[in-house]
Amino acid sequence: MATDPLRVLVTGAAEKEPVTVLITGAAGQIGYALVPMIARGAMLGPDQPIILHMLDIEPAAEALKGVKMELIDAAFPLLKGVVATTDVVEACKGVNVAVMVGGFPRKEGMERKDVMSKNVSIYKAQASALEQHAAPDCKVLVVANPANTNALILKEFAPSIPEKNITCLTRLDHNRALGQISERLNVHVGDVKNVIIWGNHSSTQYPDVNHATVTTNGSQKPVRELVADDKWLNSEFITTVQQRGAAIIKARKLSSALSAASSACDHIRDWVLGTPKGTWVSMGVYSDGSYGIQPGLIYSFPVTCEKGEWKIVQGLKIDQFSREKMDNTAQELIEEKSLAYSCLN
Ligand SMILES: NC(=O)C1=CN([C@@H]2O[C@H](COP(=O)(O)OP(=O)(O)OC[C@H]3O[C@@H](n4cnc5c(N)ncnc54)[C@H](O)[C@@H]3O)[C@@H](O)[C@H]2O)C=CC1
Ligand SMILES: O=C([O-])CC(=O)C(=O)O
Repeated sequence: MATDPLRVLVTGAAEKEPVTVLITGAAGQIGYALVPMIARGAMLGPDQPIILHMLDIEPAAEALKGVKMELIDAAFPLLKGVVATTDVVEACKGVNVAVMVGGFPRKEGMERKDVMSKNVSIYKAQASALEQHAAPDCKVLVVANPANTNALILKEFAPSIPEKNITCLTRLDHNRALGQISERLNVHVGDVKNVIIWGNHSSTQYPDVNHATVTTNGSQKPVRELVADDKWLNSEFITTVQQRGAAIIKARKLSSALSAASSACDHIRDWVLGTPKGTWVSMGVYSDGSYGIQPGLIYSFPVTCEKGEWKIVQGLKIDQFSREKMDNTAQELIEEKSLAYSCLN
């Protein structure tokens, strides 16, 4: 017999132990959108109590205090505790899930290397704090740019955190690709699935629809067949997804925040609670050499998740067009990796 969720609510099932979630950069715009989503259960489920640890830096300490005040004022039933701090050790203590949003943004006149250098030192320090103070099976999601390379640095400097626990966000790009197909075909976004984002969370990423489908009248049809316009799929669709972040900045004069926060919730939710049967999602994960991608990069792959573990989807056919684009974005990650290492010296 199916469980009646209302009955469970009314009778009050045994409450779960709280999960401690760290958000770095919590006083920033993604942080502000993300904390209420987590506190409402969008990340770990509607019956999962949460303790939030929010970290930011000294100049943002007052704003962070304000976010904590608002969390108290919102009286979220799932929220069992809030720590707002500028102390990285206090922030990392006992953390089960770490969402790394804090970072140094590029400013006018700064070279790519200057930004990389700042972020490398932030991620190196935070890696050590996580390694020493977080729960041993802590799951880490890096959102801050350059997301793949920040995640790689974090992995390098937290060697006792299993490498499979360190990931970066490309789910926003994945969701953007679903959104573009849904708009083009005038179907609901929930009926589109199995797009893939390969590679870097940057404009070299490769949004691939070759295995994507749309469910119509109970049956699944390939996106390519329904769109029936390879020229659009191989050019405008790809550049629209690659450049969506820049388009949002142009429109809002600020970078995407609500969609980034929502996608971060999707990423962790699917990782922890599992992907639906027959559906994969995109996650930036440590490459094991699948699809000929050099091991030792954090690269976005199609993955399925079960029991808190992700697995790269294997055996997908890759044509010449895709191969070139997958290698091109891998090459950019190799260059970012060597730039990051040069900043460490
Ligand atoms: N992977 C993805 O899909 C996306 C990534 N991003 C990236 O996410 C990051 C955050 O974006 P926003 O929230 O819009 O930026 P923001 O500038 O509004 O917030 C960043 C926050 O990080 C804090 N911060 C800086 N250094 C820190 C440190 N060492 N420890 C803790 N906190 C620190 C800042 O004080 C600030 O409050 C940026 O790097 C942005 O490029 C943004 C959108 C999508
Ligand atoms: O483009 C940016 O700076 C922000 C970002 O990563 C995105 O929106 O995908």
